[in-house]
Amino acid sequence: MEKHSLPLHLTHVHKSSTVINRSHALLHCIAIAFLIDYRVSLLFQEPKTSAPPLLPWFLVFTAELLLSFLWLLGIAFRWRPVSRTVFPERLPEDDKLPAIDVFICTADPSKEPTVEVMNTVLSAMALDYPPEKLHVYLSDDGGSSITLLGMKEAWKFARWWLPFCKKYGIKTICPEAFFSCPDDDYDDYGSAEFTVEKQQIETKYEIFKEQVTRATEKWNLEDKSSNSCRDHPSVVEVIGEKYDEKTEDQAKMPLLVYVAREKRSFYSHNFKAGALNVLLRVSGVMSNSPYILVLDCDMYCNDPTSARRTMCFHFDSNISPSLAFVQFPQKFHNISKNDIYDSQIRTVFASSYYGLDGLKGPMLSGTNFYIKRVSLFSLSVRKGMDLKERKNSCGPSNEFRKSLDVDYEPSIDVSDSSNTLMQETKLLASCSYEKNSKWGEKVGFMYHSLVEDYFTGFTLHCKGWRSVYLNPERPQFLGTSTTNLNDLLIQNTRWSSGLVQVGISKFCPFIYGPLRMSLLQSTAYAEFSFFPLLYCLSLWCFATIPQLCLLLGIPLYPEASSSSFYVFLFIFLSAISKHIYDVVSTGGSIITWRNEQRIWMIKSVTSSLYGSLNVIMEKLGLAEASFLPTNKVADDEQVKRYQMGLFDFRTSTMLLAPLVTLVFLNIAAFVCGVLRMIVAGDWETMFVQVFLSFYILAMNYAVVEGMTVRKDNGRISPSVTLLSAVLLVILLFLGSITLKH
Ligand SMILES: O=c1ccn([C@@H]2O[C@H](COP(=O)(O)OP(=O)(O)O[C@H]3O[C@H](CO)[C@@H](O)[C@H](O)[C@H]3O)[C@@H](O)[C@H]2O)c(=O)[nH]1
Ligand SMILES: [Mn+2]
Repeated sequence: MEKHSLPLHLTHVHKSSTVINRSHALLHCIAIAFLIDYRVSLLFQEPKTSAPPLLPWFLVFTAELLLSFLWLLGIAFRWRPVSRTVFPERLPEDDKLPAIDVFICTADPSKEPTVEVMNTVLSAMALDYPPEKLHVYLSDDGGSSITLLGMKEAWKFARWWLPFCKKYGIKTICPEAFFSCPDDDYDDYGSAEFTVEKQQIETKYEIFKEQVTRATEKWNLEDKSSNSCRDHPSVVEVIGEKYDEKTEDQAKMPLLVYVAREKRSFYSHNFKAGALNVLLRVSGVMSNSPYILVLDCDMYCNDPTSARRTMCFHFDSNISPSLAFVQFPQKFHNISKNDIYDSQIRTVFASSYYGLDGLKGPMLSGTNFYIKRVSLFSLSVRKGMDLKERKNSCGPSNEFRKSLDVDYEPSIDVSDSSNTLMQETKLLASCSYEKNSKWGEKVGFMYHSLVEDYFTGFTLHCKGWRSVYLNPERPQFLGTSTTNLNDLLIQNTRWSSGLVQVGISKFCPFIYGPLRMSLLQSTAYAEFSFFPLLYCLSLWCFATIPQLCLLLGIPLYPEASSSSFYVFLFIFLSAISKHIYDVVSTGGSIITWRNEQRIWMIKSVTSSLYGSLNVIMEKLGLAEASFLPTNKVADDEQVKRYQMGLFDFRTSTMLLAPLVTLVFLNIAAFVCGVLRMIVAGDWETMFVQVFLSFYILAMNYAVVEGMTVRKDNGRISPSVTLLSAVLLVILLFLGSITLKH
């Protein structure tokens, strides 16, 4: 059969999940209707004395409505899951493949070790793609000499590493990963030649690492404290030998470029989105590839084939014209078996994204995606490229504006840094370049939110672009995730802020979405932008109101023998069993389910709270958004605890105290409730409230343990426990004066 008559990719609809999900949604909806009926009729019930006081009734009902609402929005993720298979071997010959620019961002060498960043760079250079069509750009927001030096050393090592990977068809193209688990899948290479060569390369790798480490030590002593990261001119440097000197071997290396955009303390830099936009411009005049792979510096390529896999979609004329990006999942190399903090964000990548792919494609998730350059410039799929508009909005560089023409060929001589075009790149990387332009607003990656990925993807989908989710069995990219409570909560606070920023702005997916995309797709976006705020409000209510009422002797739920009780029982069991089903059917266990429930509760009452508060403060002009990069330097003790499945509670009091206070309250309510049941012999009136406390405590037993039996230094410190006890007294006092009436 002819090569091009075979499909390049196939889509599989998950039929059984679709049926199960939709039937469950129907049942659950009916149960929620019964619940609403029960709550509303309480209000009109005679005699009035048997109804609960108004305030707790209102709060608990609101919490129930919010949770149900979020659950309703979440149906979008389960409506029509699909997955995809690709056949890269059916692609046309190499000379027909389009060029790719790779963008890698780094920000701070003290949090993002240079050796790790260089491993990401090296793995990207080693992708299985014609090297003359591959251009790797590193954006260094730290503007640090150590990163530049690292690049130069990495280039030298790449001259050995790339031919080696190619010769033996190495799959683990990230050197650190390759050398740390050598027997991976290389039994074919038992040959003496391979072993010898591998040894040689390993020695070279060790030398490379040592050079960088030694330079880092020096840098730590000398330059680290300087203010240069916030105040320096732009630097654009092509790494490697001059092109005219290249030998046969060097000709086979991809272009490697170091970019540190200009930084001045009085300019806002728009964090990662700002860095990506600089790379868009600089690469525009240097290589101007039609496709771009974006990588975080903590996310290396774990397989050489992702680029060719992606091209299976871009070569399909049915899907290609409206396809903006192909998203791969974020997977991590440092996840333990137990993953107590759900560091892998399992649900999103193992389930939700398949559902979104059945609508118009997954959201953008910051890294591991191949995006079409024009999608970041054109107004919409339908309108096509509106050249005039783009020219007005792209800033002062003529050369860059020319680069937006379809037939533009970058004529830059990258070997000559005095060249005027190289000077142009410095202008393109300057901090005043975007003044009076539409960068970050209409052009490039969007600024409006701290989750620039989510928001950029949202605007693309609004313009009619679609995306595709590709999750091959072998992870194509592997990253470093946050594996301790402190980093996790800080990261989640940032994400919550970013999402809420979108939710409560003019881009609110409920308002901005439905006119521009399908209802299901906008509800999916809405679920994301509202879950931090709504989970925070509802879980705070569920963790305090029934418990305070229990202590005050106010029943909030139907008696365990009444028929309405079964409505609550059904909703509880239905929600939990569906979650268990989802977890188990995607390869998780009951422990995974427990971990997910627990971390959901913990995040909702802490980081979601602070993230949402940040946005409100920002709106009031009391705070400023900031992007604290996560810490990628592993602390041995923390790693050990994470591996053992033991919580490490060394985080700020601000994050911990609310959590501990809530656990205290639930202990008090549970003990008091059980005593009341025994003494009064009445097991029915308060059953739901006692059970709720029990469930919360059972799920969060790790916190109870951290407060009481643990003696190691990862426990909850007595000072936090003491402060929480004081907060508990205040909470009890407030409850007793407000809830009774
Ligand atoms: O001012 C900045 C801040 C960060 N970064 C880079 O952005 C990337 C992501 O930062 P990281 O600290 O790793 O944050 P994470 O929370 O792990 O990142 C997730 O969340 C971000 C949005 O908050 C997305 O951009 C990322 O792709 C996504 O992986 C890293 O390469 C950083 O070097 C910059 O280039 N400039
Ligand atoms: Mn990261």
